[in-house]
Formats: sequence, structure tokens, C-alpha cells
Amino acid sequence: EQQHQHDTPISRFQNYLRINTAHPNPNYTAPVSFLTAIAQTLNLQIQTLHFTPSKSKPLLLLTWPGSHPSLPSLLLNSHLDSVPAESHKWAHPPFSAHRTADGRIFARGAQDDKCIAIQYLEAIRTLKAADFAPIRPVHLSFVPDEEIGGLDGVAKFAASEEFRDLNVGFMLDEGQANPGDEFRVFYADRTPWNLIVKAKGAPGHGSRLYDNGAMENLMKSVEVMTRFRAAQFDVVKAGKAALSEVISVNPVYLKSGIASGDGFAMNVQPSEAEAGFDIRIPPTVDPELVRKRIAEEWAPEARNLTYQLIEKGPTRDFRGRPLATPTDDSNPWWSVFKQAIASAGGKLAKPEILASTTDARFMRQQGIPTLGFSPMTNTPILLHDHNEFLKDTVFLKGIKVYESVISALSSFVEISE
Ligand SMILES: CSCC[C@H](NC=O)C(=O)O
Ligand SMILES: [Zn+2]
Ligand SMILES: [Zn+2]
Repeated sequence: EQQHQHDTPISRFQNYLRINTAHPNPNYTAPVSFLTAIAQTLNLQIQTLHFTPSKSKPLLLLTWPGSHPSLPSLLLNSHLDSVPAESHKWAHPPFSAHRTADGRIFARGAQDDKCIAIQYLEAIRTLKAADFAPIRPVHLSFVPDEEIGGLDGVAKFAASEEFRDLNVGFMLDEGQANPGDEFRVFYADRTPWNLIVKAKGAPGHGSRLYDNGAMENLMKSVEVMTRFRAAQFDVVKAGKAALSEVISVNPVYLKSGIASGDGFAMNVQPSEAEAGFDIRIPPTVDPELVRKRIAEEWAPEARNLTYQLIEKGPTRDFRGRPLATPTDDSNPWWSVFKQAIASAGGKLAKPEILASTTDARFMRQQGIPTLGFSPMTNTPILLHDHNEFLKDTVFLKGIKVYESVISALSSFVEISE
């Protein structure tokens, strides 16, 4: 039966997955054309925005107008790009969107996050077919470069006049799968920092023992950071916090040595050494304390160390508050969202902080309440992994969930006290 249906929610999902938008050279033209064509069939308003002079990083913005255009709107966000895939390590090619007999659809982006892009649109298709009309405007943004930090995507969009004109009251962005049967929801991300520590020291013969070599200076630094890492991890291991609630510090590269031929001069102690770290800061931590720790303990000048700290996005909103969206009755959007999940027959897990990072931080910076949500239950967490897949039944159930969520969020009118 399925084989005879060439234009279904599943086939549209598969066709979207077949567009290779993996870094380092994501094709942004093809997905924008593909989604534009769908938007035309749904009679949505269509805009393509550019925030780079070369116009190579389009942002597609769709609008379903509301009957009360002056009310704050709902924004549904997803990113166009994906991380690279090592094809030869996959059971099915990562841009084939191959569907197995048991319904698993394999593709890079199946979970992260092309599912939600098509689910938003399919939910709108169903709602329109049922003559549902939103009170608030509903906007959909399909953005470039999330996987590389979003600086030419959401960061510029969130700061733009076009964005201000949307008068966004609430945003939904991507979340993460759950192997269990509850829907996960995320009220904050951790902020990513890159730290590069550089050591200098006296060079010398490989046989000599002396103080203050570059390697020794760097390794002391690595030791101190490793101890901090272990202490944070112990808190998690003791069950006192989730992984996403502590600071993570992970070394990602080490660089030193005097090149010689195909290898290194083994009897020369080098005069320079360098290490790179991925650091993630939860919203509960004062970032200033981490900056201080880096300067005083991890890379002190006194040990001949210098460092470069690249903070990839904000840690506080424009009022100086942590980037976290309230998930209690103080946030009317939360209550409506929660109720809509229940109406769709779903169970909601306890709201979490996301261990990684999404575009949501730039919206929270603007003070816009934003939840991370990808309706994937009974699904292994495969984002950025080999053999990323999503089951057809899970994908279709997600459309139903969004029908409930989009209709509820776009039609509630806040009762002011
Ligand atoms: C430097 S921002 C990188 C954003 C990226 N997002 C998804 O994986 C992440 O590493 O969490
Ligand atoms: Zn993602
Ligand atoms: Zn990702």
C-alpha cells in the first residue's frame, strides 16, 4: 500500500533527508527550494532572509497569519544544516533515507533535526484541512549554521529588525530523543566555550631534567583541569546532578613537538605546546567565576601560560539573567504547552537542561521564552552518531503532537489579571 503513495508525510520527510546539508559545505539552496514548494502548497507567506553579504546562508521564514495580528506570535524553529557523516560506517547511506521493513528511516538529520521541520509543516497541513484558524500569527524559521554556532544564522536573525517585527512571544526549537516513553523538554542549554591554552618554556636536550619546560607547564595545566573535570563528574556519578547541570571540560586536541621527517625529533624538548578544550557552562553557574578560574588556576601567567577563550554565544539575557525559560505557572506558554502534550495523549518528562547547545540561546538572550522539544519517544539518542534513524510511526505520532501543540499555542489568549 505504502509503495503506491508517492506524496505522503513520510515521502516528504525522506525527500528532505535526501538533500545533503552536511558541513563543511552544506547545500542551502536545495532545502530552501524544497521547503518553499511545500509552503506554497500550504498557502503560507514566504520570505528568504540573508544575513551574509554573499547570500550563501539563506534563512527561510514562513508565516501563517493569525486573526489577531497584534498578539505576540509563535515561532517554530529548525536548522537546515547537519553534521558530517562517515558514509562507509553506516548500514545505509546517510543521504538515502532508506526505510527498513520495520519502519526505521536512516539518514543524517533524521533526528537532528529535519524531522521537526517536516512535522511542523505536516501539522499545519492537517490543521488547515480541518479549517483551523490561528488567533496568533505562527512563524516558521529554517535557519543555517546551527551546527557551527549559528553566528551567521540565528544570532543575526535574533538581533535583526525583521525579527523584532515578528513580535515573537514564544519559540519552540529542537530537543532530543528519549529511549523511554516520555517526551523530553528542555528549558535551557549549556553555553559552549572554546579554550586554547598555550605554554612556553625553555627548550633543551631530550635527556635533560629541568624546570619550566613548555610541556611541563602545559601538562600541569591539563592536570589541574582534569581534577576539576573529575570533581564535576563525581557530582553526577553520586546522583546529585545531571550531566547537563555541571560544567564539562573536555580536552579536544594536544599539539606540540618539533617536526622531523615523518615524525618528531625525539630528543628535543619543545619550546611551545598547546591544548584545546570544549567547555560547557550551565545557566546555574556564574560565568565570571569560571573566567576567574581559567585566569588564576588553569592558565596562569606565572606558569608561562597564555590562553584564548572564545565564548560562543551569550550566557545571560539582555537583563543579565541566566538563559532559562520558566517551566511553572509564571509562564502561561508553559501551561498551554504542557496541557497540549497531555491532550495528545503524551507524557511529559521533568524539564531538563540540554547538555549540548542549540540556537535557542540567542532567543532566550532576547528574553523570549523558548523550549527545546523534538517529539521522539522510544527512540535511541543518535544525533551526530552513525546510523541515525527515526521510526516512521514515531515521526507520524510527532505530527499529531504538533497539531495539538500548534493549535493550542496559537489560539490561547492570555487572561490578564
Ligand atoms: C559552538 S556552538 C555548537 C553548537 C552545537 N550544536 C549541536 O550539536 C554543539 O556543539 O552543541
Ligand atoms: Zn540540531
Ligand atoms: Zn546537531
